[in-house]
Amino acid sequence: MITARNITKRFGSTVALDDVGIEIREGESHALVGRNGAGKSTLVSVLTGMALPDSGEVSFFGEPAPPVHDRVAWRKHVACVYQKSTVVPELSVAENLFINRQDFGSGLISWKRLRREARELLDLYEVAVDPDDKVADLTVEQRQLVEIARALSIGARFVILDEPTAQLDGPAIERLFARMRSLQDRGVTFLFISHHLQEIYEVCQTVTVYRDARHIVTAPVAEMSKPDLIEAMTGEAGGLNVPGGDDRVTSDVQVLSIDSLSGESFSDVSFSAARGEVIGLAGSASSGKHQFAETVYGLRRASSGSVAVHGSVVRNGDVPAALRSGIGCVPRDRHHQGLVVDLTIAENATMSVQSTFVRRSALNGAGRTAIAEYDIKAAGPDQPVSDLSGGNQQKVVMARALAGDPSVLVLINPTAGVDVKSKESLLGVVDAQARQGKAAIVVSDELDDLRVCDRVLVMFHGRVVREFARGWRDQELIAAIEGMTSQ
Ligand SMILES: Nc1ncnc2c1ncn2[C@@H]1O[C@H](COP(=O)(O)OP(=O)(O)OP(=O)(O)O)[C@@H](O)[C@H]1O
Repeated sequence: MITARNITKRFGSTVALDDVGIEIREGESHALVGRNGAGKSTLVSVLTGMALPDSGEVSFFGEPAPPVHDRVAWRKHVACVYQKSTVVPELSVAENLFINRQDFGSGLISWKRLRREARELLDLYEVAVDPDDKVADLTVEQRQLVEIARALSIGARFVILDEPTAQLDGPAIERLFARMRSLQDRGVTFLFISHHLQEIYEVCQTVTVYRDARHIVTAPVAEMSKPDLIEAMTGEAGGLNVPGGDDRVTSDVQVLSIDSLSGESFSDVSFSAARGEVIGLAGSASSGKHQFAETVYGLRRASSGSVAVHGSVVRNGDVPAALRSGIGCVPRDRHHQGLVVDLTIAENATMSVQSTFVRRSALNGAGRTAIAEYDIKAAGPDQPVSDLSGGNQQKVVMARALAGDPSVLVLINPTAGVDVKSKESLLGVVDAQARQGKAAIVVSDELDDLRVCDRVLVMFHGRVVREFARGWRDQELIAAIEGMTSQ
């Protein structure tokens, strides 16, 4: 259905794709995997006509792809649901579905017809939202479905999903996969990008691996074991070694005390964390865990209760005060809260301590240290963060969280978008920080992230309902996250 051959794409001195290809057969779900910076998103830009390769060609059913400026023709062939949504939040579902094609021939918008056609489209693809709903009020899952329905209604039968599960909770991921399978039965073809390798085995038939801008292998998923896949991605045999931290010693000295904290979507949460202790916080999208964590680092105001670091109460709803008290954070949304993308790696990585630097050379020195310490794939410390791949941007956010040597870390989805190997090193950083005496809260449903924790608290409907000591079984934790109380 889609063939790309001999594609090379450079950005200045960076070679993002080096003579690569891909062939995707009609009706399959084809996975594209590779480490951060391997060139996946660049290939997506080429396959969607958003970027012109320096050399090579793309064809659809053997016909050369349309010229880059002919957006209408490209949209009929291919659509992409990006991690960062492309819907307009202030418009309704119906307006978004027919954006730029709301003229049904008369030169005027017929709102009645727009709504009716939107209703039909939503029914056809079984998307349970109202055409009049404002998109800003939809969940991430609903927004993705609106984007998929929009793509299919334009005529595209090839849909690229770029890390679609990164912001979804477990049940929503299962629903997305069920929908992918049923659309596949109706002739839709998918290119699926994910750093969660398990998902590839669940939903794809073929997998292509890129490494350092090169094509390494394409094979049926059934013939590619997980260790082989990781070896193809990393170029090294030996699998993964996520630190368990079970030999870490925690002291009796309390660093963080949370006392009956209540706020939007959560209530009466109390716990404390000692020096060297890592506490996991799990729960579904509606559990209130994100709102709770954002309240701890001052982004949201608590309605009652308190947060104290080393016995001093932190001013409520005040991020700079939280920073001064020694709380470092990795926020939930790296695009909007984590980075200033036009600033450099060095500027972003040191943002929380920038007043410490007088000389540019010292700032760039700190940037170089961050690049080495967090394994950031970049040309140098003065490269703007906007040039980095998604996973490498996430590593810059982690560097910033730790720059001021905080006593407490609040890390929300710290390994989101990070490749398997880099995940190992980021979790290694969390473990090492704890060994140096910091206390950390890791908010995540990723079991690998939670394995580094000394204990895991599970929230459900705004309250902590279970606590698991080290050694929990995956199934019991997942059951608790989903609200099943059976032991
Ligand atoms: N606009 C740009 N300017 C300069 N360099 C770029 C630009 N876009 C991408 N790159 C570089 O090209 C390389 C490939 O990046 P790409 O975003 O395709 O990686 P990726 O495989 O999608 O990674 P991730 O898993 O982290 O999303 C990286 O080294 C990146 O820094």
